[in-house]
Amino acid sequence: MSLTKRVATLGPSTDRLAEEDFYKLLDLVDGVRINLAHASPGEVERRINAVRAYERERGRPLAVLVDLKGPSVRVGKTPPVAVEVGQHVVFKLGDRSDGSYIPVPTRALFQVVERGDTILMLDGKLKLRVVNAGVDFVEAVAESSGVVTSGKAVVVEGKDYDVSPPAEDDVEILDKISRLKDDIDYVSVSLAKNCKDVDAVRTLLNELGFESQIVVKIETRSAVRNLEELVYCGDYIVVARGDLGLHYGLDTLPIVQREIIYTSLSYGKPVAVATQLLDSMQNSPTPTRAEVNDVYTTASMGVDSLWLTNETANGSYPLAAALWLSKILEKVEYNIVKLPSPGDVRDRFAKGLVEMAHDIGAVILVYSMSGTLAKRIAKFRPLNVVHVGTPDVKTARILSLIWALQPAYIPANSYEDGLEKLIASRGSAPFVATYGIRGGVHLVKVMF
Ligand SMILES: Nc1ncnc2c1ncn2[C@@H]1O[C@H](COP(=O)(O)OP(=O)(O)O)[C@@H](O)[C@H]1O
Ligand SMILES: C=C(OP(=O)(O)O)C(=O)O
Ligand SMILES: [K+]
Ligand SMILES: [Mg+2]
Repeated sequence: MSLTKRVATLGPSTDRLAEEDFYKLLDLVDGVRINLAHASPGEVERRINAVRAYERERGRPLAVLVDLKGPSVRVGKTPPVAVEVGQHVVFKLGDRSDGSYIPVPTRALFQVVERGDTILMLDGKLKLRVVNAGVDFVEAVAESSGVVTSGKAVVVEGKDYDVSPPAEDDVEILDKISRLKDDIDYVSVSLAKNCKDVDAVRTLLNELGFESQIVVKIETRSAVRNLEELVYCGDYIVVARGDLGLHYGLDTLPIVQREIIYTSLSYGKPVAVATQLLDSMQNSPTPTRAEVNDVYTTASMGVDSLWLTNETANGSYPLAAALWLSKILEKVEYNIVKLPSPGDVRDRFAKGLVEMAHDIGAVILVYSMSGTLAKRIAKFRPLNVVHVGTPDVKTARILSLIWALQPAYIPANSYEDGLEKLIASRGSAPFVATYGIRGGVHLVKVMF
């Protein structure tokens, strides 16, 4: 059982799996991601229902994370536009085109782009140099090739658009899926620059009645500049390597990735790494040596979770990708170089518990109503599985994406009762068991 948690982005490829294979894929993850940039409300509902049906059958909580499109600039409606090296390409302000030019419905692109800029698309595979730019058009020359389809993101290298989340599309789709809010455990904010952006999304979610955790994707230069602030205001941090790799040169990406991981670990904030983990598996049943090593090395730093994106959303081998991620994680030797310093007495209790369990080679059992104590324990990076009993299934789902925590839904009418049930269900010695502080007393049961 890996301490590092696994997330698969759902999409057309997972939709095509027979139920048996879809369940095999879900057996290999701790949560699923639905990218609202590529899903209709109907698809969101169907995918969530399928995951909840799996949960009922397997009796195993899974986190559901929806990923906001964000204020990205995207191609409007167009037939696929095949772009060859050296080709002159025209972008025009507009909702749709016949394929003779690339339509972009939002002014934000034309406001920032200048002659000499580089436009990046398809996660950087398509690169175009701007030779002329106007208020509602851009002329560029392709320096690489690719096929541009509707909805693909358009990025100007090194520049952030002057727009902030929540985008109009975000408000619209969140409103349309708000009846599913109780089944949405995490909402990830794309292209946030600062905590003002995050708070704006939080306010919108509150207005719509969502109680979801907020995931902050670090994917722009502004976000990296405001990293500490964002680590503070987000419930979970993600190194979003897709867009990050467009806003920073790829040679800078490993440095930025480590800065985000170390800052999150130091503040005890859950952190994930997403995108291109096993990217070649979009078209291959096995990963490259470099990808296996990237997954191993990144996991060894102690991130809470790793996210498969295109590999499972629209790759040809979604199940194989999930299998390989698990196979690699099973073997990881952790080398965690950053840990938070304990804050208040509850932190010191949690830290002490982790150290004692480690010293006596015991498993930790925690009964945690809200999951707060369980998260406190996880941030000190126990190197053994932590079994968490909780009477709230939503807490169980949220904890599924946190380091080392194995949540179980255990209804109980008191902390004492809950802890006894957890011990009865898991109690192979040695273990340290606690429900934290009650009436001023921190109770720990140690069983050899
Ligand atoms: N058809 C799809 N269904 C679900 N998710 C998708 C689909 N296509 C791409 N994605 C997801 O969206 C992300 C990249 O797409 P996006 O952010 O829209 O940028 P772009 O598609 O322009 O590269 C990846 O995380 C990928 O997993
Ligand atoms: C996860 C990311 O965001 P998206 O794939 O939605 O662009 C990313 O950019 O890596
Ligand atoms: K997105
Ligand atoms: Mg992104």
